[in-house]
Amino acid sequence: MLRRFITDTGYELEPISVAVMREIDRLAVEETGPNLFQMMENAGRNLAELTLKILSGEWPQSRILVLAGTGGNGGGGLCAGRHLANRGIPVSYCLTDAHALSGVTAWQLKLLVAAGGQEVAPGDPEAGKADIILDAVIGYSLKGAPSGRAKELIEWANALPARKISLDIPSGVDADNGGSPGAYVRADYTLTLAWPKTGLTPEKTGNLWLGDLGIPPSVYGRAGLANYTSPFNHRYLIPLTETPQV
Ligand SMILES: NC(=O)C1=CN([C@@H]2O[C@H](COP(=O)(O)OP(=O)(O)OC[C@H]3O[C@@H](n4cnc5c(N)ncnc54)[C@H](OP(=O)(O)O)[C@@H]3O)[C@@H](O)[C@H]2O)[C@@H](O)CC1
Ligand SMILES: [K+]
Repeated sequence: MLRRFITDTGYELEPISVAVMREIDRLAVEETGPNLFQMMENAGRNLAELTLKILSGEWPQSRILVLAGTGGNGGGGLCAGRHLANRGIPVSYCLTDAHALSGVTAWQLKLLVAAGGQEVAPGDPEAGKADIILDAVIGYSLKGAPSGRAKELIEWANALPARKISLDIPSGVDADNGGSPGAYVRADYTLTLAWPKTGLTPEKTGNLWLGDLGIPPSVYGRAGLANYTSPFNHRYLIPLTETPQV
């Protein structure tokens, strides 16, 4: 069944597989740029902007909890947390493994700490009062049913009343087929990056948004996404809905 997404300006997007998304990321990181630091910063900045949009006038009184894995997804969540902490919003964070962060993700953590981010343990009652949870535990590199600390954070998030915003894909959901081998985050919103993936199903993503990573159009074509033109126009964040099935 051919699934398509449409923007609020009528631009239709056919979702891509994780393999094509990885190739887009690889070509950008290894050849054209943006490099991984820049891509993660763009991802996190878009996530911070979407969070502020969702909180609207409540943002100055809001509390944020960032749940971060050790990979690229985690880095984007920590980056968003820093942008929010920079504005004086109390931001707490919980990591799946503080000792196994990738270099770029560790750099984003350093920035969040410099901006006043507070580390909390899973289940921390104060952190549990957050108004928004940024779900950056696992992105498109999910390998089987979430286990260990990742599973613990997913289940903690699902038990909390806060609205959940998932980065790229709700943690625990397979970005190719939309399945969930085990626990997964019940997202209220998902900010997917660069281009929608085939595993994004509305019942799991909640309100879906697309964020611009600043990747040159030629890269999409080289990775197999023919006739790419930017869907963003004058914006960096655009809402996506699934086109009705004909
Ligand atoms: N790469 C790029 O160019 C760009 C990437 N970007 C972003 O990064 C994402 C891809 O990043 P990625 O490939 O680093 O992996 P990612 O999705 O963060 O997952 C790894 C983490 O998940 C964990 N984990 C996995 N399965 C698990 C399980 N079953 N049970 C438990 N844990 C499990 C795994 O733990 P580990 O296996 O290491 O113990 C590790 O912590 C992508 O979705 C996008 O958001 C963008 O910013 C643009 C540029
Ligand atoms: K995620």
